[in-house]
Amino acid sequence: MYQIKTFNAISPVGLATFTAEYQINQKDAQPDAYLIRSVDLHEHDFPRSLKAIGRCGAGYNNIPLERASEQGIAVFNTPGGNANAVKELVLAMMILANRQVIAAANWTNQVQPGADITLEAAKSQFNGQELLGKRLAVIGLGHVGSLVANAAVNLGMEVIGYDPYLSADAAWQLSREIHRAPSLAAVVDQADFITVHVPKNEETTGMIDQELISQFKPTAVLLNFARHGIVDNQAVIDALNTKRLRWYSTDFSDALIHGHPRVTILPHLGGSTVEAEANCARMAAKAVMTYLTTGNLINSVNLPALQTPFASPERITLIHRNIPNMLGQISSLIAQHQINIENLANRAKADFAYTIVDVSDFANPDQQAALIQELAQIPAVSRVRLIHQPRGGNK
Ligand SMILES: NC(=O)C1=CN([C@@H]2O[C@H](COP(=O)(O)OP(=O)(O)OC[C@H]3O[C@@H](n4cnc5c(N)ncnc54)[C@H](O)[C@@H]3O)[C@@H](O)[C@H]2O)C=CC1
Ligand SMILES: O=C(O)CCC(=O)C(=O)O
Repeated sequence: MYQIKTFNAISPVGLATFTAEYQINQKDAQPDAYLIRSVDLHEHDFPRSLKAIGRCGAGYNNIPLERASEQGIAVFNTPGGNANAVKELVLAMMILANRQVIAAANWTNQVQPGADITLEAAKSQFNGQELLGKRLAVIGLGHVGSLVANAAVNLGMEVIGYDPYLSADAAWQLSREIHRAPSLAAVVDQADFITVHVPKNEETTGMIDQELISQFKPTAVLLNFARHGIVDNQAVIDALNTKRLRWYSTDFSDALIHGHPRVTILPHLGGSTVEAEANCARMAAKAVMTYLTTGNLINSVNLPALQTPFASPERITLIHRNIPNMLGQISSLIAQHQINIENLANRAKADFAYTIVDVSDFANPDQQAALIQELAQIPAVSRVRLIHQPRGGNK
């Protein structure tokens, strides 16, 4: 029985994905895996039993990836699982900003009951603009950014995108009508709306700063449904107060922007739809189950993608540093036990690597335990697992 620990409320549809071999609870002190949403794990101590973390969502800046790899924990996310939910909210926020919807509804609520609210003199203060023909800059054209960009093209907007790391797969998803900008300065130039959809990391923290905002049209609307800290909120407030920015819509609050009349703040709602939460929980549950039962890695963010069919009754998997002679040390220890390697697969991702060795001729459980212990003692190895071929065979 595998133990799965949850921290946040996880969609019941996703939890139902787990088969009878998995027990889900919030307290287990010896969990095999965590299933989480946005809980911040940077100050959290991982128990030695923990082998996997399934992040039900796209962003994983709440997880200390380097430490997870060092402690032999595979981390998974759910690429694209909530992208449509974010797209729909971003489109809604562009319309809300352009049509003064929130201000108008608030005004209607506070007039005398029965007053004629359709009087031109009163309602003209809420005159809006249309999206049709306006220019949208999309920074980051991955799962969310590409959906926003394509939807905006379909709404008749002129769309320009910036993504220096655009994958071939992501490029295939983009409408041909989307122009590609060579730089951040070029993408924001003359844009009526600027929306960011990049992961938060060292490079993107503060990427929308005072200098970039000074290049916006003063009538521009900025949207940040990616992460707090990608936009410099002090620069936003300065620009709003000096009429160099019209509106800021975001999913992330702080004391600087809280309560500003031209800022709309939502409580991190981008991925909060029934459908997105179910998609993400299902994807994370599947990735975690696959890893626990076969050792295959799908959608890992700290380890390489690696999937091989079971070639023998037993499989040894190792998470280790990406340094010379690891495979030599691993295979010579296996050979010393007179165990035969049926298949060996290895792949690296940055400083860490993952090795799958399918073996046969294991004499007995004592021999298995001795080999696993010796492999675990190789200094750069952070986790060794022995996995028996799942019932149902060669997966
Ligand atoms: N508000 C919410 O509830 C949600 C927020 N998010 C946030 O949005 C981010 C993006 O989500 P996805 O599109 O699903 O991720 P993704 O990984 O599919 O796309 C990110 C894109 O950003 C690009 N990128 C990376 N660094 C860049 C840079 N310096 N300049 C320009 N482009 C850059 C990448 O090449 C990639 O195409 C997530 O990392 C997460 O932080 C995602 C889902 C829900
Ligand atoms: O609703 C959530 O769990 C957060 C979604 C999110 O921010 C993400 O997927 O990156």
